[in-house]
Amino acid sequence: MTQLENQPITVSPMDEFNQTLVENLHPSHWKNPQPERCYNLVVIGGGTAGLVTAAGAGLLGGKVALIEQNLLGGDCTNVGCVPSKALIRSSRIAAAVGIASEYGIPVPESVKADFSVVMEQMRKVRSQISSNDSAARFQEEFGVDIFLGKAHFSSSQTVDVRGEKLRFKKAVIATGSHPIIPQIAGLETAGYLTNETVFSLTKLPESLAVIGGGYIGCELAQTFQRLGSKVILLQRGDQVLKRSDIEVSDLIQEVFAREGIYTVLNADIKRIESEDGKTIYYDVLGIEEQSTVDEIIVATGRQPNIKGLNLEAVGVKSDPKKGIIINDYLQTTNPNIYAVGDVCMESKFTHAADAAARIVVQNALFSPLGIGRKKLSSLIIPSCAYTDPEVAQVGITEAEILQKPEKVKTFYVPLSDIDRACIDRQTNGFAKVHVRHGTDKILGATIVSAHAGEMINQITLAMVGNVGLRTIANTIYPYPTQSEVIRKAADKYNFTWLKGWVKKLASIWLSWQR
Ligand SMILES: Cc1cc2nc3c(=O)[nH]c(=O)nc-3n(C[C@H](O)[C@H](O)[C@H](O)COP(=O)(O)OP(=O)(O)OC[C@H]3O[C@@H](n4cnc5c(N)ncnc54)[C@H](O)[C@@H]3O)c2cc1C
Ligand SMILES: NC(=O)c1ccc[n+]([C@@H]2O[C@H](COP(=O)([O-])OP(=O)(O)OC[C@H]3O[C@@H](n4cnc5c(N)ncnc54)[C@H](O)[C@@H]3O)[C@@H](O)[C@H]2O)c1
Repeated sequence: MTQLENQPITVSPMDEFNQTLVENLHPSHWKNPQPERCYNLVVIGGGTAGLVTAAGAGLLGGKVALIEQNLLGGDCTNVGCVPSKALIRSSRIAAAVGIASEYGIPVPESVKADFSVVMEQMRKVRSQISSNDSAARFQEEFGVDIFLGKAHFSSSQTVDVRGEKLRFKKAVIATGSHPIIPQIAGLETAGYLTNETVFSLTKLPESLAVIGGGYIGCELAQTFQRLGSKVILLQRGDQVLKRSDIEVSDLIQEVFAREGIYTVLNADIKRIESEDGKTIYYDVLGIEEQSTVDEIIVATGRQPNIKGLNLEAVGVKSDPKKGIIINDYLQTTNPNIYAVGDVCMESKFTHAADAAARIVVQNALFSPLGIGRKKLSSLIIPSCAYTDPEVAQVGITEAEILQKPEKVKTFYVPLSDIDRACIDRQTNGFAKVHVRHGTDKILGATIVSAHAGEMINQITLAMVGNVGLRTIANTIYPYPTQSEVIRKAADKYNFTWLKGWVKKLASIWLSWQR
């Protein structure tokens, strides 16, 4: 998110919900406090990473200052997870209504989403949630000094905000990321939306091009199609959700095609002309094609917010693409300055920022001489794309398995083997659980299912607690649940050793009984 210094913050449309949002997250009446003589921690950026760092350090009794230039809560609350998942919820209901007659509940075809109400409901939910991140709460509940304004380092012991110098023992950079805008001729003139503007729409675009088939692109493409737009998804590479294995990408693409989304892989966008609508000219493997739409969403990846922080002056090295360079303890090249969240981490997720922020509190404040420091690499970070079906993953990736296939054994169960998935008519998906060869140690999993984001937590918990697949096989799951797909994968593991010497011994024993 970007906002000019010294201008009142507004979030369009400025209805009662967005007014509450702004009053919680960047109150117009806010007076920055008188700075302490010296802070244990000065945190720059009040998104998830900064808020969790500041709250943790404040709760433990530290003198903490948190500086935010725009809305506290950062991308997640304002222009990321929260609004996107609120729209996804409405779009799933729209999709359910669309197939209701297959379940014996006929609904007139004229029933369609009311986009302005969908957006209003999203704004309402977002404003309610925003009280968790409010300036007042952080000041009162966690004892954090909240400074609103743009921060930069003025020396290796001080950060400047609105002319005030905040002196620190340790500082944390948690400034997040912003969308990359590709160099496409005519894009600026045509105009486009990003995650920073799309949630301010009040009118549904009749037709929409989404550029980029990653997390944001796939989630928004399906959402808008289900809410009534005609969507074309233009992805540069040869698969959507490119960090997933090809089987997953193909499955999602098939679902998109069934729902009417026109997905173009290997799209090389040449130029955009804006006369009657926005006409996108693109090549696919040498053949030129074109599509005219009302709106364009750009979702082509992220770039770190590092400009204007005066990093060079304090010895903090950064890379324009990767962001701030950190070691495994989240320390920058200046040992008194840490970084956390999207500005420095490959895993750009709210839960990753949250988990890493807890490490920063420990490492920056409670690890004298490095004793008791925690490592970023020790975290097991799951992920979930909230398409329908959802795509959740944890641990070892398919690409890593391909590098050493002999070391990994995979147990695969399609959802069509699971009674509850059949009953729900949600059989499009599967669970794949990977273990270390010859053992039941879980190395990772991929789950594609309507509820994959909820289901993957069982695997993550097992990995964190070092619980093997054999224990999962011994766990009773209520019947019928879709989570049984995980137990079935564990049963498959059990069959591998049951088939061997156990079966031989059992048959000898049983032959004696006859
Ligand atoms: C559309 C979308 C959907 C998403 N959905 C999910 C999801 O479902 N699940 C999930 O886990 N993740 C999701 N993410 C990712 C998630 O939002 C980010 O990983 C997370 O917000 C990162 O938190 P952060 O604190 O590192 O950065 P941010 O949230 O970007 O916060 C950084 C803050 O720093 C402030 N700042 C920057 N520079 C300065 C400065 N100089 N002075 C003062 N303040 C400054 C910014 O204004 C901002 O508020 C989504 C992202 C997007 C865009
Ligand atoms: N459910 C979630 O957890 C969730 C949801 C949304 C976003 N996020 C986070 O936000 C990050 C950013 O999301 P994102 O979707 O912008 O990035 P992304 O890296 O996931 O995907 C960007 C895609 O755009 C494509 N691309 C790049 N340039 C292009 C061009 N010129 N034409 C066509 N395609 C092009 C890339 O090949 C890539 O597949 C994600 O990596 C994720 O960490 C998470």
